[in-house]
This record gives sequence, structure tokens and C-alpha cells, in this order.
Amino acid sequence: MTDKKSVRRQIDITDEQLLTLINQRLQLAQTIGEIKNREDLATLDPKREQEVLDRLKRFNTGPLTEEGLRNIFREIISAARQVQRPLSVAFLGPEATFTHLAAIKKFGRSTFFKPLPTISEVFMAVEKSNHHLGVIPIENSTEGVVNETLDQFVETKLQICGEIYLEISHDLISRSGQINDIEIIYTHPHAHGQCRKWLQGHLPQIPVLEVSSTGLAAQKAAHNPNSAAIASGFAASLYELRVVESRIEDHRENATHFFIIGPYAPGATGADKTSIIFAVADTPGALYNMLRPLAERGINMTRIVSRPMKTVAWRYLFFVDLDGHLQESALQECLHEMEEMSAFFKILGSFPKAEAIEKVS
Ligand SMILES: C=C(O[C@@H]1C=C(C(=O)O)C=C[C@H]1O)C(=O)O
Repeated sequence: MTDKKSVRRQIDITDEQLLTLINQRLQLAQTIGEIKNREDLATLDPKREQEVLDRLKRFNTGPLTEEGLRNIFREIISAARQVQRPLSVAFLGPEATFTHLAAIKKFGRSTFFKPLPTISEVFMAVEKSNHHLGVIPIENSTEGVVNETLDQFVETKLQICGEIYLEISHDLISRSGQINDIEIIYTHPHAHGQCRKWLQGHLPQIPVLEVSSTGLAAQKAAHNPNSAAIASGFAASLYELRVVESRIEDHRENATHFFIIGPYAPGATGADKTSIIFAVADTPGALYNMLRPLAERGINMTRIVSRPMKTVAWRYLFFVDLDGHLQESALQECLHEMEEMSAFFKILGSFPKAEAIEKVS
């Protein structure tokens, strides 16, 4: 017969063992940190982190889910980086935006995060080495590409060193959590657009005031007890707000793609992507010819986006993501061939592919 008290005693003993083991792991990370200092290497090693997670996934017998494993080890690895040299990550703020949440999902809560008001300021801060890395949105599955991010990539010396996909889901949140207290709703125009049907069905008379981010909307709702915000559940917990109704978006399939930018490119993991920008001559078949080397070598293109070249009217830059790493010879040869044909060519970096779409909760 197992009674609650004795099982809880076993849980306490297990926790003590876990804590001892976590501290042991952090001490080992400190030793790695000293070696990295001697060899002048960066603390963050995305390739190694991926190997650690892949290995553990193979070991896991359950009942811990794959997502649970990722969540737990994200925080352990975050603490292991922190005892070496604190990692500083700038992101498109303010706090409690989806970019903030994406950054936490990637780097864990032991990281130092700095919200900055614009995408160009995130680029600038990392270029000036004020922060090790930056996190910026590149594309939303319903709203499309973020042009400001594309434009920054044309000029920057930084590389793309990682990517994050985050599920986007909106909650209606307020101080009391009571729907009857709401006289005004704050939110970002995209979130407004994504929740229109729900609002028409449930709160048709309540005015919606659009603000520059869902984080700011949550901040406003925290100041006014007769208002609510459409923002993430994460924003609710950060500003101590209550959820009036969760997941009020009209379509569930909504995700945002973020890039991590930094001064260096991670090594190959075996599951990587490479991003490039190019412009082609204004001649028939130019784009077709440019993409042919990819087709011939069976290299998969995961995204192609065009953007007007600001210096010449009606000419375009193409932003392309490919499967593979620059250290792979087939991709190297292919990019070399493409560069020869292009009017402008820039490699933005090779980075490990995101494994999964991160959940908001
Ligand atoms: C401990 C290290 O430093 C960091 C932390 C890691 C970890 O906790 O497993 C892995 C890679 C690095 O980002 C290491 O490089 O091994």
C-alpha cells in the first residue's frame, strides 16, 4: 500500500538528488567556461546544445514528453551558460511581446534580456557588441514578411545564427478577469485582425484601441481596471493580469518565424539552413538561371521572398533560405555558381534548423 506521505518523501529525496546533479553539471560547465576563456571562444555553442538535446531525446523513456524534456533542459542549459559568462540578448520590445517570449523559449530564463524599441536598434546594439545576440521577427504565417528586418539584412555585417518558430495565440486579459468590467480593449493591429470574429461575437460594442505592441497593450490594461488587452498568456503573467478568455484567435494555425542575429556563424549540425540575398540582371530567364544550380544539385529552397531594391526602381532583391550548411561542398559549389551569375550576392549565414514550433504556454 503506497500512502501519499511516503511517496512525497520519495519525491523529496529525488529532488535532492536532482539538485545535486544539476549543481554538478553547472560546475562542469564552469570548467568548460575556463577552457573557452583560455581559447577565446564564445560561451554559446548552438551545435553542442543541439547535440545535448538530440542525445537526451534518444535516451528518454518517458513519461516525460519531448516538449517537457526540451523545456526542462532549456533552463538547465540556460543556467549552465550563465555560470560561464552571462549571455546578453537584445530583442524587439517592449517586454511581454511575442519576440520576448520567443527569446525566452530559445535561451531560457537565466539569460539577460534587453528590450529595444525598433528592429534597427536591435541590429545596431549587436553590431556595436552591446549585446551578444539579437532576436527579431522575420515572418508571420498570416501577416507575411517583416520588411524592416529584410531591409536591415542588406547592410548588416551580422549573421543569422539561429531561428525560432513560435505559435501565436491571443488571450483576452485584464486586472479582474471579469468580462463585464471591460470598457476598452488595447491591442496590436495584427492581433486585432486575428481576433475580429471573436470580438464581433462576444464584445461587439467595446471599442478596440490599436497600440504598437501586445506588450504595451498588456501594460495599459495593468494600469486601467476597466480595460483589457489582447496579448499572450505570458504577458498576463508578467503584468499580473487574469485571463478573461484564452485563445480567442479566429484561426489556430498562426506562427511567427524569428531570426537570431550575431557576430558569428555556428558550425554544421547536420540539420541546418543557409540564408542568402541576391539580385539578378534585368534579362529574360535571369531568375530561372539563378535557381537552376539548386535544382540540379537537389538543394531544397524553404523560402523565397522579393523586396524592391531601394536604389533602382522596379528592380528586386531576393531573400532565399536553403536546406544545408555552408560547410557542405555541394552547397558551397552551388552558391559559388549563383554568385557568378548575380548582380548582387550576400550570404547571411548558416544556422541549425528549428526543431519544432514552440508552444506559447
Ligand atoms: C557547457 C557548455 O556551454 C554552453 C552550455 C551547454 C550545456 O549546458 O550543455 C552547451 C553548449 C554551450 O552553449 C559547453 O560548451 O559545453
